[in-house]
Amino acid sequence: MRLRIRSACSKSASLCYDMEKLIANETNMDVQKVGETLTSNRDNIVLIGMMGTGKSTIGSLLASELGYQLVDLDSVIVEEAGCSIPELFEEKGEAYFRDLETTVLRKVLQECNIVLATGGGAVLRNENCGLMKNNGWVVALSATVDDIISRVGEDPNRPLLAGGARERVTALLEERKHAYSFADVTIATSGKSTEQVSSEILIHYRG
Ligand SMILES: Nc1ncnc2c1ncn2[C@@H]1O[C@H](COP(=O)(O)OP(=O)(O)O)[C@@H](O)[C@H]1O
Ligand SMILES: O=C(O)C1=C[C@@H](OP(=O)(O)O)[C@@H](O)[C@H](O)C1
Ligand SMILES: [Mg+2]
Repeated sequence: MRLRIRSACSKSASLCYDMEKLIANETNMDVQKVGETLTSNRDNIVLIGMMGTGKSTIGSLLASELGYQLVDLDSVIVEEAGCSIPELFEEKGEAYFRDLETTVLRKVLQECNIVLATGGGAVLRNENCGLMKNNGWVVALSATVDDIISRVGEDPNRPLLAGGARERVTALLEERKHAYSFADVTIATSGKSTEQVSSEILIHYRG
């Protein structure tokens, strides 16, 4: 149902919302209830998960496979801010980064047929989770602590891991232990190649 509404609305999330309001009016239902009642919107795929679970890499594979546009939220943030993620954290602070993250998320989710690779902390605001859930099919990627560390532990582009990757990864995973559970599906990536992970997601998506 939602899929059909989205197609009919040709690429506009706000138009989609207007349609939902119309249905709410006609059926005397609360507009939020209408959104919830409609099935998950599969026009977009949204990847969530801790740093190093492979969101950006898998996002790129999925986008080429489906002919969708890849949107890497961090890359759009870097474009908007005109500086790198570590510079943003260093010069403006995490709160500034999080505000920009929400602004950019709101903007990019107006598109249809995108694969959106989010940053690991994009799920920390309820507002962001609502945006993702209402405008996409949400896939959570997971990985073991050891794999996360070996994949990104030494990467200077992950400012939140600076000064002791194992301690930082362990602490963040604990802080975020329930943060990714709103996903429509969760895929474990450890012991799998990126191609295997991508195929597994596509089986669920097309299923
Ligand atoms: N399933 C996987 N197996 C091995 N390495 C992986 C896997 N997924 C991602 N990687 C590697 O981990 C690193 C981080 O991946 P990335 O896509 O940037 O993660 P994220 O966007 O979730 O932080 C990259 O070097 C990538 O090649
Ligand atoms: O987990 C986080 O809070 C962050 C994850 C990063 O993205 P990746 O998950 O793509 O590494 C990036 O958004 C920023 O460094 C903060
Ligand atoms: Mg990434």
